[in-house]
Amino acid sequence: MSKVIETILLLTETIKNEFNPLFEALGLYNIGSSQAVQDFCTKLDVSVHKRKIIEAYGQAVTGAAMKISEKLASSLGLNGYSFEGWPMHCRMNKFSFTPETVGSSGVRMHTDPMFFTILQDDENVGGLEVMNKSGEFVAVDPLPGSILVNFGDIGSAWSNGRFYSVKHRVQCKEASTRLSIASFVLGPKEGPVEPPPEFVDDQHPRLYASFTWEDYRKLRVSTKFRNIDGLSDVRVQPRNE
Ligand SMILES: O=C(O)CCC(=O)C(=O)O
Ligand SMILES: [Fe+2]
Repeated sequence: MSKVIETILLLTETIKNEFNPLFEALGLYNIGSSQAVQDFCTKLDVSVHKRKIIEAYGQAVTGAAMKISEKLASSLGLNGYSFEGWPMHCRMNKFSFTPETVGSSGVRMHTDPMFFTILQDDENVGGLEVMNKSGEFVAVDPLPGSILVNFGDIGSAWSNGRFYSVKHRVQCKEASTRLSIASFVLGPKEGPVEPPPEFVDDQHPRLYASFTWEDYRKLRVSTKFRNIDGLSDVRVQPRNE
């Protein structure tokens, strides 16, 4: 078990999920900030050694997110586009699967509301499934030493539909504890989520109305993440599929 996972296992305290008592999570807003990490650790009475591990993880994942963002923008022809001021939120997930829960859902099908997610999945216990274009779920088996990056709704809106917000879920495959760390690049802290002008023309009209990350977050929270296609509420062009 890696040091990070071990630390998170020790840290994970119960925040019961109203839908699924098998799922517990801890959230750390702004994981790239040393102050935020220290505040989080103080609340949980974390040792100095583990604070260092979490802080190093926060720095590393924030650095990776910035590199990935830059590469995404340049892959779409935007050079020097800045994602400064797009905060990150980290969620540490723990699933306490039992023999009785095998075959049931650990996390229901959803899209992530944010720009994109860097997921460090459990190295041994599978369960993540992503939906392909035919609507079938495909298992993403554990691959130690790897991370998985998926787009969320803000990614789809910002790129004017070039990036696809993938539906996914976690299924209970075996009676075991499963841990994962999802680090989300949210959206612009200030101002609306809007595609750069380069992504909009006669062939590519605006798909979504302007909205702020905070408004969208509130929308998804108010529907308790039940609206799988949350973006349909801000869509201005009919879906072209
Ligand atoms: O644990 C996983 O593999 C995925 C968790 C997830 O989808 C999420 O935290 O949004
Ligand atoms: Fe997710």
